[in-house]
Amino acid sequence: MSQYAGVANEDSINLSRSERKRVRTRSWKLLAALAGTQKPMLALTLVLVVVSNLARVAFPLLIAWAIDWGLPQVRNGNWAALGITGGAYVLAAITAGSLLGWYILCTARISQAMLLDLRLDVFRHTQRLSLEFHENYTSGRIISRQTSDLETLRELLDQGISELVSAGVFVVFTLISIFVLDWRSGLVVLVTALPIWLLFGWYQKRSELVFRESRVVSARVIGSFVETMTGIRAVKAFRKEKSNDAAYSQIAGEYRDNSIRSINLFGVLQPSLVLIGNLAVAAVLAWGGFRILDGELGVGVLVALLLATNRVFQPVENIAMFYQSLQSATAALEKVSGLLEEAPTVVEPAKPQPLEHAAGALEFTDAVFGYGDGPVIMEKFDLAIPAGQTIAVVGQTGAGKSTLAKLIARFYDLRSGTLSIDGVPIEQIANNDLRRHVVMVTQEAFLFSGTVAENIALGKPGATIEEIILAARAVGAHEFITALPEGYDTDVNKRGGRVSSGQRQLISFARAFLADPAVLILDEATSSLDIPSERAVQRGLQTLLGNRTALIIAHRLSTVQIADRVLVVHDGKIVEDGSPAELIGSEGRFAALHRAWRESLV
Ligand SMILES: Nc1ncnc2c1ncn2[C@@H]1O[C@H](COP(=O)(O)OP(=O)(O)OP(=O)(O)O)[C@@H](O)[C@H]1O
Repeated sequence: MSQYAGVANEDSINLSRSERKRVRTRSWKLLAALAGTQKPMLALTLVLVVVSNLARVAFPLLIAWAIDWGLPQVRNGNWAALGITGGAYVLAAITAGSLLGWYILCTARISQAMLLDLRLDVFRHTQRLSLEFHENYTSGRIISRQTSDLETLRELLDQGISELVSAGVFVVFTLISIFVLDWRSGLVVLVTALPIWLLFGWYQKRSELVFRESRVVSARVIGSFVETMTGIRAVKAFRKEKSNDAAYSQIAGEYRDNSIRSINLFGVLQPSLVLIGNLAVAAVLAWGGFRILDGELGVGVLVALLLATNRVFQPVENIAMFYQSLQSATAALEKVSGLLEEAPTVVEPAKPQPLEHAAGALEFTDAVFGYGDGPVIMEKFDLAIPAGQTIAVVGQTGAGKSTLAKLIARFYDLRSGTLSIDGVPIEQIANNDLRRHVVMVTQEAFLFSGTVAENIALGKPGATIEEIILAARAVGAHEFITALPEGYDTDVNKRGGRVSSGQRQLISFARAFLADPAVLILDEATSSLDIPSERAVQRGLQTLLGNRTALIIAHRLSTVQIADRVLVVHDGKIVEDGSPAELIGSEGRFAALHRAWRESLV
């Protein structure tokens, strides 16, 4: 893969020729794949656009007929010819109108179906990507891909493409009709194709850069907004409002400048097209007028020619408008297709080894780990954890405790060596089995929007309310939940449903208890709870641990004491390994940490 594959080149504006080609091909392929599911509808739409435009193109021809053939016969009292042309005109008008209406309905259905597919694809794909991707790609960017980029595409698909195709077909047909009426005038009109082509070329080259930049700057605007609002507590705590204002104004100003640049480009394109169109009409009129004087051209034909020439240039202006949205959407498609090109780094095995029941024995052998292409974080180590053992992992900040936990949850794969659960290498276990047997309770104890019961039930989809209550009782969460305004049905995002951090932890314990995994990983919250809450959480924790294998990133002395074994991690290495009593008795790091803890308690 190119070094620019996926989202790696997202912020580049000036791409090399080959890179531009690659990115463009990727974008069009995505659009083609989306359109591919709509083939029958597309075929119908094509028929509709061709027939309705044929009917529209007939108008000037019928007028020429009426003037040069129908009207002279009226003088002789014969109204039939005028009647026929008039009737044909009405028929053409009805056909053009109704088919155009049908065409618009069809294109709307196609574009909405394509957009829905793309929206779902982007969501599912982003969700499927490994944690490694999400830890590097900011949420602001993801939001901008899913919102402003898809919105730009929606604008094109909703109207742009149908108008673009319809206008294109209409221009070609009208041009043919001009040639049919008078090929010399046809040539005059055709000559304008050259400056128009040059004009579009000029616009395309410049607007491509401006629109690409627009996507990048728009993502930064959204990113800056999202970061400020999601970190609003820190913003207030550090009085960052002023500096955030300045930073946001700068980015929003860049976005404004970019929009002005794109409007300026369009401001050259559209008037130039109008000018060329008017000159062409004048040329056809002047030359046709002289030829009428010479008796070479009928008045009706000239009227029809003027009508047709005028109509050729009307959609050209529309085309310019939609070309602009096409350029903008292409830039968005570049970004979205880049995101979709990203592949998960942690992949599910094609042929997983079954792991129906797990005891929960873990074993690292010759394991080495580093994030992405970065430095080695965990140097080569072996670690065997028998089923049912409770391990407390302690160590300084940045030592590698969470990294160890993330490896067991398979958020990341080892760089080399193996990790097995009950003797089965972790990368050969199906995602479903892994999800069932290994559960991680994270520090933030995240609650999803919904009721308390729904949040607990996440541990076991389809769990009955009795099971949910049983789990809550087991970890000591039942009392506070029943005291909430609507008990288990309280919405955690609504007023009154807001729970404290200790209560959040208890809910997440209940969730994990219900899941009943063989291996439990627990990143203990660092925030200190008040003594009664701490006790409640501790009791809940003890029930939760039961006799499963547990790895706890411990921040509290009380937690370390309930562990069978303590691992001290330092600088990516396991430097001490033993029972709490053994380690306290020795003169190592844990003994020192323990002393400090004890002193802090007094
Ligand atoms: N996603 C990541 N990408 C690159 N490096 C990372 C990533 N996450 C952690 N690291 C690095 O890995 C090392 C170990 O981090 P880890 O989060 O495992 O430490 P920790 O012991 O859990 O610390 P803490 O107690 O502060 O949570 C650190 O040097 C950190 O900078």
